Amino acid sequence: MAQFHLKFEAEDLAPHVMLVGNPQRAEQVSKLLQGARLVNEYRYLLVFTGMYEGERLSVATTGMGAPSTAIVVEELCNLGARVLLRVGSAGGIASDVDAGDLVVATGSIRDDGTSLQYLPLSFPAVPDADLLRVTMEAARDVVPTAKHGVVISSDAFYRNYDKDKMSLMMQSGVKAIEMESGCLFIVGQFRGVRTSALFAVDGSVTKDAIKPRSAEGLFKTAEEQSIRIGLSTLIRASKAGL
Ligand SMILES: O=P(O)(O)O[C@H]1O[C@H](CO)[C@@H](O)[C@H]1O
Ligand SMILES: O=c1cc[nH]c(=O)[nH]1
Repeated sequence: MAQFHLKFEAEDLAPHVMLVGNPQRAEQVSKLLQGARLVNEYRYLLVFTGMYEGERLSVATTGMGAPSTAIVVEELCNLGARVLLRVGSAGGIASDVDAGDLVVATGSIRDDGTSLQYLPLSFPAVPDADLLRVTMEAARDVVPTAKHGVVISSDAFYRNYDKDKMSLMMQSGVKAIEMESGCLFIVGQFRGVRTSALFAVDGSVTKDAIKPRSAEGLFKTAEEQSIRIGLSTLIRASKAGL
């Protein structure tokens, strides 16, 4: 049944869905799908469904931040989604992560408000173990140097951690910061669907300004790679019966 924000029917959605924050990224992905059909435009939460390497896939826009992501994830679950893979952008934190890198999340620090309304903070925000393995394999096939680790998922794009807290994060190997994976993992756990997330890095928040202009070219290349990895992950997951 059509939902409040995703105004299409269950038959218009594939069970394997790529999630992107930016609607322009959804359009970019749709160009790689055969016979892509735009099934939602409402609120610019673009959703496309089409074929890729013989499998039916969808790509859906979450918008920015946890509240919007939770709405989209809930409604996708109501419409029959089983596997949700976020392909997003993130800022680097660890000294070995910089613009142009790819990072796969092995867990997320829950610095959002929305996920607390689902499960207590003591509940870990982690991807599905099987889907994480497939995501890592697909990532390494495209970019052998792809990194993995814990990321921060924060509500406040313009509020950086103070120096001491950021040093602690760096010392502890935290890789990157973004805004949706923690909520995705928690809502996915709550709804009983498989989730995972990977990111193209658009700068280093511990070294440079956020999203430096000079890094746009490196980011674009990484974003294209992340999309290819995302599609390959969903295909592999579908073929493996996930
Ligand atoms: O590029 P997307 O997927 O939107 O992800 C990142 O970019 C946005 C901030 O610019 C936030 O949504 C953040 O998580
Ligand atoms: O949340 C985000 C996303 C991309 N880059 C950042 O620096 N932060």
